[in-house]
Amino acid sequence: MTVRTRFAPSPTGYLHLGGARTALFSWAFARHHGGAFILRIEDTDLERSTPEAVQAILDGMNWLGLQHDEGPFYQMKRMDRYREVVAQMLEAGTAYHCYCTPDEVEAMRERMRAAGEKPRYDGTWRPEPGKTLPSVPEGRKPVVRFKNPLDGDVSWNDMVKGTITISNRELDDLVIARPDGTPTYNFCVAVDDWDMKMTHVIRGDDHVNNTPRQINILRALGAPLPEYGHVPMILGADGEKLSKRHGAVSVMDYPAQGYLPEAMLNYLARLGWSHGDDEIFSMEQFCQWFDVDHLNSSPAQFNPEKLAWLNNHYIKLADNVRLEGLVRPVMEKEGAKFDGAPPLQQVIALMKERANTINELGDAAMLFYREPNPDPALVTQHITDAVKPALAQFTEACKSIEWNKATISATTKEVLAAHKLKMPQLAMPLRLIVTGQLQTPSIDAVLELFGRDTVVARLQKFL
Ligand SMILES: Nc1ncnc2c1ncn2[C@@H]1O[C@H](COP(=O)(O)OP(=O)(O)OP(=O)(O)O)[C@@H](O)[C@H]1O
Repeated sequence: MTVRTRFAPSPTGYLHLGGARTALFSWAFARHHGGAFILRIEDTDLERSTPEAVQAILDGMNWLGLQHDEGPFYQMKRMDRYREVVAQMLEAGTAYHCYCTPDEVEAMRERMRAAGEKPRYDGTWRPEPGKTLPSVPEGRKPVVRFKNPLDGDVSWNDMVKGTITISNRELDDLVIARPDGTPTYNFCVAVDDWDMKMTHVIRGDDHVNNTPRQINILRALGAPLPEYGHVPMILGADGEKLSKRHGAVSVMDYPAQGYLPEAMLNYLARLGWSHGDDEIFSMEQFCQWFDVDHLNSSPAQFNPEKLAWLNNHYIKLADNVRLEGLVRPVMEKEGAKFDGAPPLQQVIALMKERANTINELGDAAMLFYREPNPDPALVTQHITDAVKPALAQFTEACKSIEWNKATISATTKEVLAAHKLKMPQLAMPLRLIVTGQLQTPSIDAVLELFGRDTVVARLQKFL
């Protein structure tokens, strides 16, 4: 059997981290078993679905590299097929027309609530052997209801949660088609999973309640049942389930903030799944390791600090040519002047150690690409009369020394010794004058990168 899994979002908003993590598990399961991963867009909620949301989902999946092997299939394009299956079920007697109005259904539910019973459809139009049905009200369009078994249980061995059993008494005769013929959610999902030959349905555990309904429909259709695995939810920092309605952040906000896809994937993979103490691994490794046995059964909370830590790790690993491509647009927006300034890749090599995001890296690198404009208060504080002769001597020395980190460092030390100063007394003024700020990587490395001409010119201008 070839494993076939799917991700089936509704395009009612962007893809958020919760959905993306669930998609990742479904994708990895297929990859682990050499199977196929299918993307299905569940766009039947016409009021909330938009083409922009479809695009946002595709963009998110694409950025993460969660390539689908088949699809995207759109439910709205499968309406004829759903109608065909409804007709077959009516024919087979596994579904029936119900002419109750919504008000009548509500009234029957109200009666049951008042009698202390669970509110449900009372079966008025459910055909049974020997039962006489009411006469069809003139001009009224019926809904189609699924003839759910009355007795017994629906039970499945959930890949994540173990055996789950729901009594059929808990399940109503579900409406599968509305009066205008449009099919409803659980019915479409069951038909799709059947037609698309799903072997493993891996989805969020917000769907557990849908599963017994879908299983009953599949059984009525004589369709094979997939295995089901319901993975725990990702919760936001506030402990609420991440959801579009709850204002969760789009996956695509992360590249905009300067996160690398491999960092996000690694982070998401560990969100609710573990492989011993392994924290850092490639997707290739993840697909080899991934199994449902090591999924946590409780929800996982999104932790931005851990994501930032992983992003820093992958930035440090990333090739500087690639980083330049990502950083340059960020810096251009900030007005960086690249002409005559140090090569960006060398600056990146110096600065990436401490950057948690590409945007942070761009901000930090800006010190090489704008005119220094030190805060006058800091200048007064750090560049005292006692320091100025040392600065003058350092400037003179800079004109003739060999220009590299080692000689710059040695020269600094000589000047310090000659003027009986401590390192920060010279380094801070140098930072302020050359870069305009006090926080920089080691001063010798920074000066080396700026180049002799810029360093000497800035020092002379100041002095
Ligand atoms: N917070 C979450 N954590 C983990 N999985 C999630 C989360 N939210 C949704 N999913 C899963 O993502 C898949 C796609 O879900 P869907 O497109 O309906 O997103 P949604 O955020 O639940 O939508 P809505 O915001 O409208 O409730 C489903 O398998 C769903 O279970």
